[in-house]
Amino acid sequence: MIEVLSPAKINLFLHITGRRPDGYHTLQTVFQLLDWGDTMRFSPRAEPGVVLKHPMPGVAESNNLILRAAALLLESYGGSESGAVIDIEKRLPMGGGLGGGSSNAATTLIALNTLWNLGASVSELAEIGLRLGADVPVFVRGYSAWAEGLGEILTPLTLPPRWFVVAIPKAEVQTAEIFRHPGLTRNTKPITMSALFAGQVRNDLEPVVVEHYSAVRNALNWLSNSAPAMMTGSGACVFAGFDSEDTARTVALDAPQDLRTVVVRGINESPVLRI
Ligand SMILES: C[C@](O)(CO)[C@H](O)COP(=O)(O)OP(=O)(O)OC[C@H]1O[C@@H](n2ccc(N)nc2=O)[C@H](O)[C@@H]1O
Ligand SMILES: Nc1ncnc2c1ncn2[C@@H]1O[C@H](COP(=O)(O)OP(=O)(O)OP(=O)(O)O)[C@@H](O)[C@H]1O
Repeated sequence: MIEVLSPAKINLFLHITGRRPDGYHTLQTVFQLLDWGDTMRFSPRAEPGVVLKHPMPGVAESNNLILRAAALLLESYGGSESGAVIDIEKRLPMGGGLGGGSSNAATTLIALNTLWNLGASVSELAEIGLRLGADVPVFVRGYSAWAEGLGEILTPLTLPPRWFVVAIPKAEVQTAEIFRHPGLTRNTKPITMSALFAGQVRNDLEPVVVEHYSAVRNALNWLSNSAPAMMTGSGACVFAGFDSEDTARTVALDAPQDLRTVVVRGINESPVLRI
């Protein structure tokens, strides 16, 4: 049995630099992995086929990125006799911009590759991952990273130790809806990695989400009182970074009653690298 934490990410900034003819957007971002995620367990199964031990509320099996990842892996590398049972303790909110579904897909690709001894390389798994979603490759490679393209051109980064307050507004934002919004900024001038820490950065998706989701707006207003706060991915979660755990916890304690928060640590390497 393989048991591993399928981690969350936050986007420390996110610039949209263009739109491709196929409608997808090119971006620049920094993915910061977190020591917070879903626990996943992979066990061999005597019969062929991959099954989830428990249904996942709100996600149809045909849509579930875990099963879709397993099916793509089998299609490309597997034998018809491969079988597995997958169990997941879901902690990451859906539609939160934390990449939970993408992380689960990546963890599945890596764990089943090992469980079934398929011998696919990390690059091959990242390529399969990109077919499932733009956020999957970073979780397959398993390093906090500077990213370009759709998020699949990755340069690992060693980020300074930091604690984050992540606030989870009661809203589920559809990524596609935000990317298709006419008011979205799509022409941010590309920056260089060396200019990153000196320059002004932001999340280009944030203004569109803030305009339509008051829960996200309120969360940002609250957290901005304590530290520079930003939305992650296409929302709904927002975060702020702190040098000390104590400061982060003090800020989180002050959250409005209807706003859930977690205090989590940034990590440079994903637990999936230890599979
Ligand atoms: C916002 C981010 O989370 C930042 O890390 C990602 O760019 C989104 O990654 P994701 O959730 O894996 O998104 P996907 O499942 O690949 O895409 C969902 C939808 O968002 C739009 N989309 C997504 C990524 C991208 N670079 N350009 C887009 O226009 C497309 O309409 C796509 O159909
Ligand atoms: N295993 C899964 N876990 C979570 N969501 C899943 C899963 N499989 C499919 N989904 C679908 O994917 C959608 C997005 O979920 P996810 O948790 O990845 O959101 P997100 O954090 O906004 O992602 P991103 O940061 O990549 O935009 C969900 O609304 C759900 O319908």
